[in-house]
Amino acid sequence: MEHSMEKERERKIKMEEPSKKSVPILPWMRSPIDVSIYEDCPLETLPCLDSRLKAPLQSMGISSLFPVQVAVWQETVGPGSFERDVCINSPTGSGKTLAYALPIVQTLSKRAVRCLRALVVLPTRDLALQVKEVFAAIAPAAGLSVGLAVGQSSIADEIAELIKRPKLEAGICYDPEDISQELQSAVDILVATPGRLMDHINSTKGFTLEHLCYLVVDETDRLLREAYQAWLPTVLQLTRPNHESHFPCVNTFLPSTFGSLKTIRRRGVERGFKDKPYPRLVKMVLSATLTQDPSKLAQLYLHHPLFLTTGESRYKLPEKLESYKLMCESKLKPLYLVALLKSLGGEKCIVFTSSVESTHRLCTLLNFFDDLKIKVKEYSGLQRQSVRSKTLKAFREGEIQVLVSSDAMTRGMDVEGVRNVINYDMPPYIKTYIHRAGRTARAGQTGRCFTLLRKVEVKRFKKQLQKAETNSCPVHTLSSELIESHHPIYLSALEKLKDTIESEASRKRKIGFKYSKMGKGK
Ligand SMILES: Nc1ncnc2c1ncn2[C@@H]1O[C@H](COP(=O)(O)OP(=O)(O)OP(=O)(O)O)[C@@H](O)[C@H]1O
Repeated sequence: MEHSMEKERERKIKMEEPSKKSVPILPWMRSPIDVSIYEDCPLETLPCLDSRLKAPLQSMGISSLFPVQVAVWQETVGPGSFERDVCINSPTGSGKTLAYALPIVQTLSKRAVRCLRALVVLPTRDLALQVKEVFAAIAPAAGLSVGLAVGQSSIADEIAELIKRPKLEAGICYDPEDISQELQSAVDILVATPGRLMDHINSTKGFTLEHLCYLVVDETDRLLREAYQAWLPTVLQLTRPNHESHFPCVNTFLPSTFGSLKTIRRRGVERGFKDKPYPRLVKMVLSATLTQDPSKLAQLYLHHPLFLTTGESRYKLPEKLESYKLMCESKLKPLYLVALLKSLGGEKCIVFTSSVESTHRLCTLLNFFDDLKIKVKEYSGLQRQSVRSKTLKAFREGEIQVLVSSDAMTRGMDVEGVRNVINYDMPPYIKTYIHRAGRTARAGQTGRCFTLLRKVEVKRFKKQLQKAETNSCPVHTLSSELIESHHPIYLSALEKLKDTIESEASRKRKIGFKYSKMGKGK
């Protein structure tokens, strides 16, 4: 039974994942710029770099730019002059965030008046917070202000951060009904998640994308997979010249006092812009596993896109990543995991499971192993944002050594010092493997990824890794004494887990019952 299910799954995956040899359908994807021909470039020799940006970069520990950053710099600030939209497919941890953040900050540093000119969209709050930190580290040195729209604070607080009300001058009387006329953006750059972005587009007075020059779609394949209230067509519509907006309320609030500040998009005759709006909205799209699906990429309306990728293979793992497999019986998986964690001696580690439920169960179980002496916490989409943020902070600071996580939350997560990633459940796709494993071996560091495998999964896992041109995945063995030594605790931990899960379920039932009674009483 299990075997036939595996076969069915394998068949499905084959259908969903094109082989690594597949040639991209889109012509512009067939002649990419290979980022690996570039070398690190010290800040001192980086052409055109605004001298004000050197100090903040150095205090971030950056003394030279990584290859992908040099390549993007060439195509944006350098001779490429942002003439083409840029699509970047570069491994996890290769520095994609700074690859777009630095050119945007550098270019906007010459702006005369403040208005919202760059929008960066990310799929999750945690990622948006992380990216905002990068902008916030460099932008103020160039006199630029960065905002965040993720729904972390109340919408009123967010509006107060994003929209500035000019001080009333003595003797001038404003019509309070017409206050929208006086609203201005308080930020030059906005980092947002799609949902909150749409809230501001639809209802925040004074929020306008009229002056937008740069749109970054980070983790593109993830963002294009879900419509998120049609955020992309909406943004593109609102940044088109003389758009006839779907959103009358947005038109109503376009601040007429901006007059001279307006980014007037007109039909261009400049090179490459014939009959296209100019200045056009420059788009930068990025991922470690960029989609090659023409219908998905078509949604972005890219302008003469330039494809930057690393090497020939579509999927690439970080150079200093070591992959290992650990053979184990299904029933004893937790025991193998405990032995592995113990052998890693408290090094920072992320354990991936296949779902939020198994994340919760596994984390609860691990915490019953008193002799593990490692702080283990759960990190999943089931938790409240505040809980997740607290956990992430403690993990960053080293108070927690092991995070047990589901996939949804981990794309792009950048935590220093993660030495190991463990796939407790085998990743279903090579893309998943890449994003999970990519939490380690970042920024040229070394790292290890262990995958716990049942016999029946071995063949499929091998095929999966071949898609990333990786044949090297030796078996990692653990001493049987080490595994056996945890067996008695394992049995009692399983009992405790059963009790905990039952009492959690009955608590949930009671709460549900209480609410249904309250509903009836209304
Ligand atoms: N030029 C640089 N010098 C030193 N460290 C850098 C440099 N650029 C980026 N880093 C560091 O490398 C790490 C990875 O960067 P970043 O998060 O941008 O990677 P990424 O390519 O976006 O990865 P992912 O695909 O997983 O999102 C970060 O900790 C960042 O601070």
